[in-house]
Amino acid sequence: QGIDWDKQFGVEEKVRDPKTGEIPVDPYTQSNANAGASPVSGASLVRQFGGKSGIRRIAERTVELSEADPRISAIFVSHDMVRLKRTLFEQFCYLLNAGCDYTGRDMKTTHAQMGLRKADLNALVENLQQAMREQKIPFAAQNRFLAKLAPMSKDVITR
Ligand code: HEM
Repeated sequence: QGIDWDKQFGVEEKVRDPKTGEIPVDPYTQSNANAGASPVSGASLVRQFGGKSGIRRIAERTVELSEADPRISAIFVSHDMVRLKRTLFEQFCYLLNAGCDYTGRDMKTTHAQMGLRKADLNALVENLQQAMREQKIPFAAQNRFLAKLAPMSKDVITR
């Protein structure tokens, strides 16, 4: 009676920021180096991706497709999809040289505890490809972007 069990067990409730709708994360150093690669040069890819708004649609759609994808949906449960949509957009925008800074965490730390396998990555990449197809991104441009992301697989896959 009258015992605050959360307090007894040191459980801290994480409340979404009323402004951003995101769940706060532990402090880390923000840097574009966390994005995992350097941006492409030139403006041709940004143009082909439909600028920032096109890139945002692709990032958000990739997250939505993955949340609904029975192969990998369980991995996303209990993670903050509001934050992921924002940070994934920032990362894509930064890498495509569309004028964003990436403020998220680095790829290795972020995915370290998820136990991701190659099959999980393949599923995510397929969802990204579908998102890009839906936005009618030219195939060669899709592949240039995927080539930017590919080397990150070594930081993401842990088993
Ligand atoms: C090259 C491949 C990948 C890239 C570029 C990537 C990118 C990102 C980025 C930018 C974040 C946000 C980091 C932050 O919150 O500060 C993130 C988080 C996350 N990623 Fe990935 N990711 C990749 C692969 C995957 C795969 C294969 C899965 C699962 C199928 C996955 C699941 C997640 C989840 C659940 C989070 C949320 C983490 C959290 O809230 O703690 N990612 N990823």
